Amino acid sequence: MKLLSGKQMASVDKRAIEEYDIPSLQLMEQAGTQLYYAIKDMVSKDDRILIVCGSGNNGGDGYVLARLFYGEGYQVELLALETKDLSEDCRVNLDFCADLHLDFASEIGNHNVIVDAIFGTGLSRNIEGKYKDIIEKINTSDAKVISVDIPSGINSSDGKVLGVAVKADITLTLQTAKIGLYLYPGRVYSGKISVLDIGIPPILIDEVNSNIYLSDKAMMKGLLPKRSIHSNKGTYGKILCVGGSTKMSGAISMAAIAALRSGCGLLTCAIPESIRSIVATNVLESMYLPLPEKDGQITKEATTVLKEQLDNYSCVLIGCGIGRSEDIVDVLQVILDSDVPLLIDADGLYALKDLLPHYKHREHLIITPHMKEFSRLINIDVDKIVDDPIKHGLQFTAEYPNITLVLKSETSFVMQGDRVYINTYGNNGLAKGGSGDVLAGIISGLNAQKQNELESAILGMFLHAYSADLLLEEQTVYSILPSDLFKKIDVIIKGLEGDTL
Ligand SMILES: NC(=O)C1=CN([C@@H]2O[C@H](COP(=O)(O)OP(=O)(O)OC[C@H]3O[C@@H](n4cnc5c(N)ncnc54)[C@H](OP(=O)(O)O)[C@@H]3O)[C@@H](O)[C@H]2O)[C@@H](O)CC1
Ligand SMILES: [K+]
Repeated sequence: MKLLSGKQMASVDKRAIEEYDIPSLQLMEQAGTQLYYAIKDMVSKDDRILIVCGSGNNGGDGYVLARLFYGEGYQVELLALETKDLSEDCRVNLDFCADLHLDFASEIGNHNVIVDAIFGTGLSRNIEGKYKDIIEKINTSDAKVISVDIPSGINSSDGKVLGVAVKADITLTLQTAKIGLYLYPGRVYSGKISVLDIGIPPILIDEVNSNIYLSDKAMMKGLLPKRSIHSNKGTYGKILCVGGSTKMSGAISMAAIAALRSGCGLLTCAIPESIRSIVATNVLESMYLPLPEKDGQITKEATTVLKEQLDNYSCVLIGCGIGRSEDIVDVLQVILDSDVPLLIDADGLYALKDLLPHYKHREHLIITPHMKEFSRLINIDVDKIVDDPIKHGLQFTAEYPNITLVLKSETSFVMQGDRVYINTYGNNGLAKGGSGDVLAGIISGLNAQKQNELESAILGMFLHAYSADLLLEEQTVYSILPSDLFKKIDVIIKGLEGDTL
């Protein structure tokens, strides 16, 4: 799903009115109606509903909603924060409610459902005074809080809080989701997000010049690499996993299993000879390319054998558990000098730091840093990246247009060129050593099946994160192990194949 900023949404709104002759009042009526149907399923006639309305069209949506609840006999009250200087359509709908003698409250009382229709995409500055007071009261009440379009106080373009913001349990966003709902801290304030279709022609959204997308389930359906009856193990790619050290033999094992679980046909682990028996016990399906080692880590003498072998593979994964000795830079360089599709993860990114500027035009390259690794790679303070990951990610992908960047965090991003895909699946059960190795294995396993880098990264990120969400049905965020994710990859692939996800 394409994500829009508030300004982009306002321009869509304008085009719907001017070019498609949809009256603005009709759009508001449609918004209120869809809100009514969505909220009706969450409340009963015993609930005491308060709808808090601001002065713009977000408030107008609230007035339409109030009228519909009133008409159906629900206990609904309005809190009108402004009665002068209203937008035209807000004025019409407030007057309508007044004419019907709906109940107006002066403050939050014993209401157990509060609808926040204070500010939407028109929020233009820091919230102060009476608006701040009411938002703080909403946040301390025990009521279920439902925000219309976006929690009031969240900037729809970047997810920042403008002074104070409503903490919603549910956000019902109109026509298409706004970027700010999915970026921190907006994501935390938005609760569960649903999108309501209010009848704006979809082509108007398609035509918006936005390259920011939500990696949602609908997007994943077409991304599974195709399988055919007429095939063999060679059909589904050969991957070479270069990594491992005596201190970290599990990382390469988990990455290897993940690559195999995502459908890759043949796998070879290129690892220090001394950990071969450990990895072999864990990954029964692997072949081996034992590499020279010193102090338990691969040495640069490995470059000779790697150079000879690289042409045999459809993807190389380097980095999982490989360690940080200087020799790893030579090993990485040999692989970068070849044409083989390559994913660089973990300590491989450490080795990449000084090599990177020399490979501006290296094709078929995926890197999977977390925020700190990315900070080191691009020499920018990690706090600045956390504050605006999209800006810094896009600056990087503009400079390195062939690299697919997978930027890992609570909300993760896949970026390539000017495109951004935001992943909001996953949970803090993934905050455990080994989780990144599994992700790197899944993505490179998909890439080995001749799937392009961007699609491999988008689908791989989803398989990884959504597996963690499925695990929560039977486990807790405390107990999830990265190796548990394998159980669910299969369930998700089955769901994608059968269209049942
Ligand atoms: N897009 C669509 O397709 C459709 C959109 N619809 C709905 O419209 C919403 C957007 O409506 P909107 O543009 O009228 O803006 P909205 O958020 O209601 O508030 C603007 C008002 O707040 C004021 N104000 C701003 N910041 C302030 C502050 N810090 N403190 C105090 N005041 C502040 C601002 O004043 P001003 O900045 O002009 O001084 C203005 O008066 C959208 O989210 C959706 O719910 C649907 O009805 C139908 C189709
Ligand atoms: K709102």
